[in-house]
Formats: sequence, C-alpha cells, structure tokens
Amino acid sequence: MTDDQQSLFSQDAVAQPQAHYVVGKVVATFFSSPDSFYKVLLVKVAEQNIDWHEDEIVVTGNFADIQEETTYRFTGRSVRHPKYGTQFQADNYQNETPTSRSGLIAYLSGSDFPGLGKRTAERIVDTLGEQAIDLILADPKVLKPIGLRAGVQQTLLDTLRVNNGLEQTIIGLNAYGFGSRLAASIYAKYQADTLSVIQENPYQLVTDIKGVGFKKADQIAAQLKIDPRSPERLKAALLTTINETCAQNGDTYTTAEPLLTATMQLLEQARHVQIDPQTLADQLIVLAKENKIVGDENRIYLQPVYEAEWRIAENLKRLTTAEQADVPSERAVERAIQHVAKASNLTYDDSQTQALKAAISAPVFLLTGGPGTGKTTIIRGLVALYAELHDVSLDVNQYHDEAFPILLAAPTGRAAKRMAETTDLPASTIHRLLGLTGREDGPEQPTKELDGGLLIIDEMSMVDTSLFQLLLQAVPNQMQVILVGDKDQLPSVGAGQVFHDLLASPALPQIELTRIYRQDGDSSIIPLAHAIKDGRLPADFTVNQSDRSFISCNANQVNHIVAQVVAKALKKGFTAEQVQILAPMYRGSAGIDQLNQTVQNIFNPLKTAKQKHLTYNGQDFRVGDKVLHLVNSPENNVFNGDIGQIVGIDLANDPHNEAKKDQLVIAFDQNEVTYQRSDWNRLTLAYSMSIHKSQGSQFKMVILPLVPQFSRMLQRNLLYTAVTRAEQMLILLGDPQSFERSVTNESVNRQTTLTKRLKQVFTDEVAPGERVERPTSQAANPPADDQVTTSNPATAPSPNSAGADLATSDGPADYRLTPAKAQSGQIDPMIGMDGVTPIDFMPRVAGA
Ligand SMILES: Nc1ncnc2c1ncn2[C@@H]1O[C@H](COP(=O)(O)OP(=O)(O)OP(=O)(O)O)[C@@H](O)[C@H]1O
Repeated sequence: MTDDQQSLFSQDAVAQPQAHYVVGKVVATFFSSPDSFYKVLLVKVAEQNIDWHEDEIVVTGNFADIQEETTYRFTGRSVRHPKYGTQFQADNYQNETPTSRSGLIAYLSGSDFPGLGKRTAERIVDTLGEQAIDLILADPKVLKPIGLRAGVQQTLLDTLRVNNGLEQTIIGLNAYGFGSRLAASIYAKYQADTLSVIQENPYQLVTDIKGVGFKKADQIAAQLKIDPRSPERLKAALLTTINETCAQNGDTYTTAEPLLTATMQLLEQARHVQIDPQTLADQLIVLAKENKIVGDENRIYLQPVYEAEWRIAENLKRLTTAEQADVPSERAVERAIQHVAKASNLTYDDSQTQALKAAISAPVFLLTGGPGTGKTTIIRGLVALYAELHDVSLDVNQYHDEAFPILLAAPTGRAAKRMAETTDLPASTIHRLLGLTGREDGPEQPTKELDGGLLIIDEMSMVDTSLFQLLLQAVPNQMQVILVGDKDQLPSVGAGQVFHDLLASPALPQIELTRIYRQDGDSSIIPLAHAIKDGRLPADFTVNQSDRSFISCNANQVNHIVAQVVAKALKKGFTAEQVQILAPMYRGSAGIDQLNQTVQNIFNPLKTAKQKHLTYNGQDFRVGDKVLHLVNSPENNVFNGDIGQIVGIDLANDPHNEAKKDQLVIAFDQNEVTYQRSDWNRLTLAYSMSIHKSQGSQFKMVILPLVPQFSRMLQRNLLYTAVTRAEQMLILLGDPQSFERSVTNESVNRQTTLTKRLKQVFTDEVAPGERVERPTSQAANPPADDQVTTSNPATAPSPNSAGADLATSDGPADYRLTPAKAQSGQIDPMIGMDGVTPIDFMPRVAGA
C-alpha cells in the first residue's frame, strides 16, 4: 500500500453529480476512524457502472462492520480528488446478497436459515419479489401471508438482521442525515433497535443523544410523516424550551407563561401548524407524571436540576451536622494561628483571624472577598494550620500508600494551576478530583468518594449547580469543606449561582474579607475594581494612571486603536500570552471575532505562503497561535476557558504526515493535545475572548473595549470580572457612558431556589433524609393514562397529587410536598401555573 493510496481518504474531493454503483470484494481497510463509522476501503471491482478501467478502486464512506474478503455493493458517486484521482464515495452499501430469483431462493434455503426449505424460500420470493430481504427487514409483518412457524420466522429474522442489520442501520442513519460521529453515538445507544426507535419516536433522540436538537428530530419526524401535534413532539419541544431558557439565563427553573409562549413558537414555526395551548399545557402535566420535569408552586424545573438543588442543601446539612472527629480546642487554634502568622511573616487582621479560626473549626465554611483582600493568604494559612493542628506532613513525597489529607481544587485548569503555585501543593480541577468525564448530565452520576480531611475549593463563583451537587455527594462526613471565591464576579456558565446562594444562607458560617492589601502604593486597578463593586466609577476614571488608561473612541475606532495598543505592547516586549483583549460579544466591529483577526496579524502574521496554516469556521489557524478551549474535556485534562498554543499543524496531504489526517497539536499549561478535524469546533483564537470565558484566569495586560453596541450585556459584575483579570496593566477604551452604564446596571440575579432549599432543609421544614431516600420507583411510575390527560385544568390531578398519595402511605413523603401540605392532602390546582392556566393563556396566543 503506497503513501498515495493511504492518503486517498482526504475528504476534500470534488463531487460529480452522477450516482452509480461498484460491486466488489473488500481487499484492504486503509483507514477506520476510531470514533465513528468512517472508513476507507480498497475494493477489487467485480462490477461497476462508472467510467473505471482498473481492477481496484478506493471506496470511502460510513460503514459498520465491513469484513475484508467479503463482497459488497456500494452505491454513491465517483469523486475526483485533485491530487489522488478518482475514488468512490458511497452513501449506501450492502452485503452483496443475491438479487436474482434463483439466487435468492438458493440463499434463503441455504445453511444460514435452518428450517427453511426450498419450497418455502420459493413462496417467500414469489410473494415478496426480489426485494424480499429489504421488505422483511423493513417490516417483518410482510411474512404473514407465508404462514411460517414462529420459530422458523424468528430464526429467519435474526439471521437477516445479523447479516444485514448493522449495515441497514448505518445506511438508515446516513439517510436521515446524521454524520458519522452522531451515527456512532446513536448506534451505541440503541444498537439493533436504532431504526425502530427513530421511526417510532425521533424525538427520543433529543433527550438521549447529545448533539441532536429538536429541529433535527423534527425534520426526521416530518420525513416520517409523524403528526406535528403528536404528544411526543409537544413534550420534546417543552423539554427543549425549558433546557434552552434555563441555559440561556443561567436559571434553574422557568415558569409556565414564558415556557408555553416560547414552546408554541418553536412548534408552530418549525412545522407551520397551529397548536392548541390546552393540549400543550396537558403535556406539561404528562412530563411531570413521567418525572422528567417538576412543578413547584409556579416554578417548572427539569428534574435533574430540581434534584440537584435539593441534594446540595441536604448534603450541606449532612456535613454540618455530622459528628466531627479531632475538633481542636479554641486555645490550640489560637496558638497555631500565631505560629503560622510568624512563619509566614504576617499579621493577620481581625477578619482574617476570624476567618482562619472559624474555617479551621467548621465542617463547612464560605470565604469571599474582592481582589487583593487575602483569600489566597487565608488558603495558605489554613493549609498550614490544618497540618499543625492535625499533625500531618505537607511533604507530598511522604504519602505513598495513603492519600494526601488536604485536597485543593478549582473549576478550571488555569485556576487549579494558580492554586498549586500559590500553595506549593498539588491542586486539580474539580472534574479530575471526582473522576468525571464531563459528559455527566444528571445528579445520579457515580463519583468516587473523596479521601482526606480538608477540601478547599477556589474560584467558587464559577461552580454551577450540577457540578457542586456532584462534588458534595463525594464528600465524606468527616471531611471539612472550605469554599473560597469572589461573590461579585460573574456567576457560573452553567445553571445556578451557587456561591451567591450559599452566601445568602444564614445557616452556613461565612466571612467576607474587605480590607485591600494588594495596593502596592501606586496600583490603581484594585481600587477601581472595588469602586465598581460598590456601584461607582472613581472620579479619576478617565485620567491616565501608571497602570491604567482610558481611551475615548467610538465602536468603529476600537479595532484600529486596539491594533495600535497591541503593536506598542509587542514592541515593549509583551507576549501574546501576557496581553488579553476582553469583550462582551462576538459580532460587530468591536466584537471578539474582528479583534481576534486583527491581533493575530500583529502577534502571529502569516509571513510566507509556505507557512503551515488552515482555515476552519472562518478563522485562520497558524502554528504559534494562541487558542481558547471552549468546552470541558476532562479526558484530556483540558477545560472550558483553558488557553493553549498551536505547536503543530499536520495536513493530510503532507507526505511526511504519518497519521494522514488533518490535525492540530495544541500545548496547554498542563499537557499537549492532538485534535482531529471533528474536534476543532472546541477551539477558537484567543487573542480576544469573552469576559465569561476569562473567569479564573489573570493576565499581565488587559485591554477592554466597551461601546453602546454591547448595551445588552453591560452589567456591573461583567465589568468587575473583566477589570479584576488585569494583573499589572489595564487599558480601557470606548465611550465613558458604556462604562458608567455597566456600573449602574446592577447584576440581575438568576432564578434559582437553592437558598430556599437550604432554608427548608436547615430549618427542618423538610425532615432530614426525607427526600434522598424517596423510592425512585414510585416517583418514576407513570400514572394511568386517564390520570394524565385532562380537559379541565382546574380539576387536573397535578403531579403533586401523586406526591400526596405517597406522603400518606407508610413510605417517605414525596419531596415535592411539604409535610404540612401533604398531611392536609392539599394539592396545587395546576402544575407550575399558579395564576396562569392554559385557559388564561389561550386567547393571547391565539390572538383572540
Ligand atoms: N494581613 C496581611 N498583611 C500583609 N499583607 C497581606 C495580608 N494579607 C494579605 N496580604 C498580601 O496582600 C496581597 C494580596 O493577598 P492575596 O493574594 O491573598 O489576595 P487575594 O484575595 O487572593 O487576591 P486575588 O483574588 O486578587 O488573587 C498579597 O501580596 C498578600 O501577601
């Protein structure tokens, strides 16, 4: 096999319009993608109707378990690769089973099908024709007139499915337009049932398969002529809308009115039908009965998120009430604080001392503070205190068989790295700590139980509801938990505002550090950050300082001015890694995309035509570029917001590229990762990035443009987060009103109920253990059909009525009811729709 032959699997070939076939034996598999069905085969041609005069041809496409030395019929088109010539791109393929009448009869009466004689085989072919196998596989009911014995029919079906099933499935998935990666995940989930699941309810994919959205499922449903008013469609649209609304706003729940309005829009626009609001509202009740959503007062949650908030509260209660071993005496703590202060040459101020004292003795403790107030100092102090009080060594090399007793973790790789540097101890991401893959999407994920005595989490404001629930679930009773963060920063990317909500709970001991230490005489960035936090801009805001400046300009001038500032920084010796442009939005002349392009050409210009680079998603990637990772990939130890550098570009058509694939090699702080083309959507240029993505990182110089075009985003916590990313230099540009507006625009709180759950659990409104031990089988039991649909919302049995039944039985009460409510048998009239019933809702939507 030559290099050239191996390279034929490049997909950059030019398609020709003709559809043709090639029949032949597979003699070699040149390439088989490890994570999809994509393959490149060498086929010995037996028959073809393309203009081909050689014995062998290269065939590419999505194939399941192709057997070498087996003959297949490939249908598709010949394509011409600019360098490697003609190859055959198959859309469809099948094991070359006989298609002539006599061939089919011989096949069906052969040894593959015990119990089927020649006569029966003839009857099958006479009844169903030469497409008999396809027809049987598509619908076994076609065999009914043949009158086969049940056992014989089953064997026939099983063998046909084995011989043809996987291929049919892959072909079917291709026909529905799934790329090879999605096809692989779908097949991995449903196996032999893949096509029947899709045909029965394509909307199932929306909940089961990451990457399949409502619109895709809806297209398939339209293809299958599934009723656009079918309950499955309505339910999928409702779930999608709850998910998207919550994700967009960071809320943990939504309410009926916006949910129904947005769902109606989605349903009506996608397939141009009118939907009866009453029918839609009924499906909301069905979803609750199916335990996919939960209604509580006027709130509607996705079940896992609802569960996560409760479990956070319950786990915190568990930890705060668990009996503590080895609690040091107050005197011992005071003495140890004196030793630690002396050793680190510091005099802790009152609130720092209080924080140290309280944190080292409490099972759970929260520490917040703005930049330079001493959070890291306290983390370091706590580590030293713990070591002294519990007589443990801080030399990690001394721990061979037992775990190091102090666990340090943060939500991103960068924050974890900073934590490790400032403490001189190992620190990891929370995902790593828990052994999570990053694909977890519910509270039921098994995580390993943590081992140790003290857990400190930094950058807590970035931790979302779902991750925090998984973390707490893994904390054993005796482990002390200290959560450190800056409450005024942007909340997590994922749903919730966990740190904010925890701090709002009086049940959890906490301290806010307010005294600013890192002023270094002439630093003006930290005082600026504190002023912003307090809702004002300092009087000298637009006056240039030694470490900060303000350049007034309009949106169209931003790009040009940023270019000038960056060019100057480069001249002064700043590197791309040290200079970070932050902006709130991607689009527009002052947006992230435009600025990325401009700054890339300053820090990493394309110098010669020969320089390796490639274009993807409208961006030019070059060796040396600074790139941002957009999602969590714990398998590579790379996380959302991590910054790396392109250190290698391998092009498939490069004769020296042994992998024969286009790939990018990126060096991150912690490791080097190779990205195949299918993973490039995880990357973007990082010269300029969103303020949200910059959380957890700091940079020597930050350049921050704010202009009226960003008005939708301008909020106090956004500006505060951006400004606190700057370590030494801050260049602000744009119009002063936009900055003023950000400061006065108090950050809008997200819709969450964690504080409420904490109150309920800590004040024993809900008895301890009541919810956690709730038997899931009862909750998951769908009700009888007649309980589900109702034409009169006022008398509709709500999901909570099922809860009432549970509560009155001997078993634990359903958590959706307070015990008082349950006892009185009082039920809500309509799930999540206090004051909003479908009837109220109908006229507005119908436009009546
Ligand atoms: N009690 C103290 N006396 C003297 N210096 C202190 C004291 N507390 C903190 N510092 C110093 O103030 C500076 C800022 O402290 P530290 O880095 O702990 O703050 P931080 O809140 O973690 O800041 P950031 O969030 O910006 O990283 C450090 O140089 C630290 O040594």
